[in-house]
Amino acid sequence: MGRNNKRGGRRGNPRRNDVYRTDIVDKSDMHNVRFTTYYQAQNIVPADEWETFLEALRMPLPTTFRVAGSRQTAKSLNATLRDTHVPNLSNVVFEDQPVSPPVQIPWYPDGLAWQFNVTKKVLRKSPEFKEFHSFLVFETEVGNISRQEAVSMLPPLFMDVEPHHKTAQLLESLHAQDTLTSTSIPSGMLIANDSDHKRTHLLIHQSARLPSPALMVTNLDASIYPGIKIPSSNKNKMQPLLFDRILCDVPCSGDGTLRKNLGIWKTWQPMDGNGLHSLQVRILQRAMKMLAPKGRIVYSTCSLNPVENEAVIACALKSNPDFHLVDVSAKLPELKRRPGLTSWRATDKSINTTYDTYEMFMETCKESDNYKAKMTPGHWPPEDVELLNLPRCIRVYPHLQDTGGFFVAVLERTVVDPPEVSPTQKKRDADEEVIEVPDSKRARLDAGVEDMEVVMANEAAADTPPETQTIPTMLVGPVPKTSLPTPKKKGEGGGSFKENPYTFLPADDPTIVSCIDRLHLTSDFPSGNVLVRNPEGEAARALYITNDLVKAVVQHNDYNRIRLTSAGTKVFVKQDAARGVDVQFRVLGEAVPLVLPYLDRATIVDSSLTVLRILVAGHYPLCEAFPEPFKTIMMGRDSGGHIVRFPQSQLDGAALSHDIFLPIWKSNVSLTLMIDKKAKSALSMRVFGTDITSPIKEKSLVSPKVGPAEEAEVVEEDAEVENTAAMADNTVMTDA
Ligand SMILES: C[S@@+](CC[C@H](N)C(=O)[O-])C[C@H]1O[C@@H](n2cnc3c(N)ncnc32)[C@H](O)[C@@H]1O
Repeated sequence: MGRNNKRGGRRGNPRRNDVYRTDIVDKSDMHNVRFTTYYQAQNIVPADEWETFLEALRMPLPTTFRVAGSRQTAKSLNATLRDTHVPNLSNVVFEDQPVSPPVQIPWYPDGLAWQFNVTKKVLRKSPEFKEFHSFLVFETEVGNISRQEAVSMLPPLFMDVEPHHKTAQLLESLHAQDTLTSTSIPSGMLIANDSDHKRTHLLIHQSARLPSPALMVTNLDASIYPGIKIPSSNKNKMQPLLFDRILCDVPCSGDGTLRKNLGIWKTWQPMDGNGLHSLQVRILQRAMKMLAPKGRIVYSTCSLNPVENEAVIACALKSNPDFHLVDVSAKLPELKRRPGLTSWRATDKSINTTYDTYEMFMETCKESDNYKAKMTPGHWPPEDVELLNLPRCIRVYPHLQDTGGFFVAVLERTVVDPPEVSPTQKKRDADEEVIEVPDSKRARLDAGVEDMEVVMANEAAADTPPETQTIPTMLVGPVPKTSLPTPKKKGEGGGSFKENPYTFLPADDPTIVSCIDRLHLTSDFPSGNVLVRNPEGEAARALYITNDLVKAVVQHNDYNRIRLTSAGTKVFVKQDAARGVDVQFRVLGEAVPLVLPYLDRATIVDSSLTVLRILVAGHYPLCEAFPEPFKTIMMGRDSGGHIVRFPQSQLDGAALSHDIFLPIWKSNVSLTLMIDKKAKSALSMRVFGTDITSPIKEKSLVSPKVGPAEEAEVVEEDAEVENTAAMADNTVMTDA
């Protein structure tokens, strides 16, 4: 985050930031006396390492990325990287200098994270790296690769959400899709929160690459995150939703990102962190209140400053003595790290680092010092600091493994044997826990929802009796004081909130029934979990799907109060078709894996690499142009949406490493591959080794007469969000 609370550092005027671009800034400008005086006094690294640490901070950061997406795609893409791209890049010599190929980041599970360190010139001019760069760009655009700072990949790994893998990383771990048989709708739920409205929309845009019925996005001040209620197993009663995992990736000063945010060299001063300490403590304390009994909190910053790190942990532990720091020294053994600090000294702009205590500091402060109010006793170590196990926190420094600076702490509630409680007290406690809902106000519940209990932590799953339903619930983001949010500034988790309502359609709504019929969905398709988002609550253009838990949250909480920006994922979109063809809904390209387990297998059309080549190369190839038997099968099919299977195969240098399923649209005489242009190009590069798609004016793609009119909407929406993304990318490399 940076001063503007974005990881990756300060935002500010882009032209001003240009002054600090690594390729223009001279190393001699990478100095800040306040920074060096402050951090040397904190002894964050041993004295004999100081220069090495400082020198590493002045080096450009390697490019790092993570192979993302569902497990099978990730595995096969990683194999392509390792077996094709790395060998191609292994003997590259540029301007008489050898250039190293990408290498796997040693501590990342399954070798799915990579780094390389080449200049922009090499990327642009070396033919091998140029090709590799195109591959990265395409795969990033479709979401199979996530460009992310290495240290930013750490927090989810300490969440212990299986199988492994910030928001996208966690979402991936909730899903176990890919095959026709596995469930595509996890029962758990992930809520991603950010007080910045634009950031929530960026997040929604990015998560469209891994569409999930289990994802909700809220736009709240995490330090006052409101209670969310869900139905309890006791009919007519509600219970507070508690989370099994909470990631507090809090706003921080971001000085761990100095290697890429060179402006910090010029502006750094201790009040950057001092001013955020109290908010960070409140966010962590609120998370502690919302954690399920066997839950786990991961607190992280990209700051080196103990005031934003150990001091926050110490304050939160002191106010919540039922929590402790977890010893995670055995986790990610290849990650080089240093223990959390047990002594530090807070100071102000004076950089006088001799204030041993808050009291000493206040004594020397002038009445007029307006920053005085920002300092609290909690900025300094508590007297009993030794009891808090702060060395269990993790500090990552740039010189250890060529990364940014980072801080992670893992917290859990200490499990104590419950004291004997009398039946009368038990009843009183239970009555205090649940919120009575009068029958008149209670929406109709699904049977499944009524039986639901939020019980688990993945790690604790082993202790969970097999018959107990385990529903992982996670809250990601900087998370709540005890009072409800008081509206604050517009766009900062307060003020006006204008989102369309969330209306669940009855399972027998004619549009849903028609989707089920036309798309040949099986009877177990969760048709009761389909919602629409427009003021009229009608099935107008897009249908979204949620899982039971997300549905329960949406139905039992005022979406305005929890500032709900997104729930579930778009699954069907209206397709205005050619003359003579009924208007109907089709499966959104990204949602195919989600729908796949509910498709009548017999209706999936089998095809081949030759068919794929024709579909990828042309816009509306005629049915006639396809080889048999595909041609005859498709000519016999109704106009509308169909799902085609392209089996694992090789042909004339083209290769599909595993079966893929894609949506096509049949008009009167032609077929169209219903994935967007970027996804088509990425697919083409992956399968045919080159982009064989034809250039097209977006306009013709969206003609209401000939085909995918819905794409018009999607293309426009995407263009808008992409502008936001591009804007944000100047300052943030996000993985959310
Ligand atoms: C380090 S960034 C989180 C990055 C995110 N986890 C990701 O991977 O992209 C911190 C975020 O906190 C948000 N933020 C700042 N103050 C907040 C608050 N009081 N409540 C919630 N979010 C806040 C900022 O908008 C920023 O996006």
